[in-house]
This record gives sequence, C-alpha cells and structure tokens, in this order.
Amino acid sequence: MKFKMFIKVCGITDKKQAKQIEDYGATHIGVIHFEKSPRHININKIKDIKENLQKSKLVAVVVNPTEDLVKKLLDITDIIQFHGDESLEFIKKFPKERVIKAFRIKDENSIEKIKPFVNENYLILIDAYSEKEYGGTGKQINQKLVLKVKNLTDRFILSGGLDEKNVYELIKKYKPFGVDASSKLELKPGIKDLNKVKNYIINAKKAFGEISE
Ligand SMILES: O=C(O)c1ccccc1N[C@@H]1O[C@H](COP(=O)(O)O)[C@@H](O)[C@H]1O
Repeated sequence: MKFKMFIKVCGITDKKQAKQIEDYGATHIGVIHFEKSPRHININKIKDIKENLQKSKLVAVVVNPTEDLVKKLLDITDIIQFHGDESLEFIKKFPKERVIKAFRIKDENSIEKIKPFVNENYLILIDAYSEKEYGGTGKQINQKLVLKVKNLTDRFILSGGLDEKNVYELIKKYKPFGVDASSKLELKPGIKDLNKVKNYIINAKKAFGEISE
C-alpha cells in the first residue's frame, strides 16, 4: 500500500492508545522492542496492539537485533525500523519494502554512512545523536546536517525532538517524505498525551497539504 503522507507516532505501549492514535490519522504506529528502552514492550503486547489496528501500519523499532528476532517481528508487524548500527549486508536479508533504516546524525561522517543505503533505495529515518541512548531522546538534529541529508535524498523520515508545536514548520522547511515523534508527546515514558498527539497529527496533515489550514 502506498501512503500519500507518512505520519508516525512512536513508543506506544498500550493498545487503546494505539487505536486512538490511528483514529486521529497516524499512518504508522511505532512500538519499541529493545530491553534497554523505558518504552520496551514484549512480543505478546506487540501482537495485542497489531490486532487492534485497522488502517495504520505497525512498525517495530529494534537496535542491533538478531536475524531470528527480526523474522519473528516480521510475522507480527508490518515494518522493521533498524535503529542501531546494522550493516547494509544485514538488512539486505529482509524485504526492502518492509524496512526503515534509522541513522543518528552526529556529523558529516554520519552523512557518509547513509549514502550506500540511499543508493540501494532504502527508506531512511534521521534522528539526533546521543552518546547515552539510541533514540527517544527528544533532541533535534542540527539544521545544517538535515540540509545535507536533503541534498542526498528527498525520501527521508524526519525525527528527533518533533512535537505538536514544531512539526508544521519543520515539514514546510525540509519537505521530508515523512515525520516521526515520540518523547515530546508523552506524559511519561510509554504513555502519550493524546491531546498533544492529536495536534501533532493535525499540524503535520496541514503541512503536508492533506487538510486545509
Ligand atoms: O524511543 C525509544 O526509547 C527508542 C529506543 C531505541 C531506539 C529508538 C527509540 N525511539 C526512536 O527515537 C526517535 C526519536 O524520538 P524522539 O521523538 O526524539 O523522542 C524515533 O524515531 C523513535 O522511533
């Protein structure tokens, strides 16, 4: 299925919240399967969330997983978001249309690492770099580096510190293929503030021209 726009809300741990966020119009719902994250949920909880969704795609976020784990997650979700240091060789083992490769953008060298994936037409996501955590930090990427990614490809998902207040402006500025937000929309890790989520989705839809301003 092709999406006209890509609006993802990540770090969901509760099936009722997942359904509500789908009803607000998110095209993608993200769950974290990484034990070191405060948003980690197990396979059974992921299945529960998937069963409760109708229109949106379920994305499993993983960090340096084994091949077996990815296969297990592909059976119960739609897309795998590789958010660690996975090699191109490793992610080539899985169907390209079901893969998002995330990059934590620190400096020019980070941009170089993206190139082979862009050349092979992978859908990429860019997030801010943190020394301590792999993601979900609420930090934004340096502007100049976002523009360098933009020079490489238009087909990228912008992430890192997005919320209901900045998403409109950031979409207008960088014209990404899609957006993704997590920690800035939370009441506490794993639990979303649904008002913020609703406004984030409305503002993203306005910026993508999906609804009138
Ligand atoms: O959210 C997490 O805990 C997490 C853990 C490990 C890898 C990725 C994680 N989240 C991803 O981080 C980005 C940005 O999040 P934020 O909006 O800045 O909080 C997003 O793609 C999440 O999927």
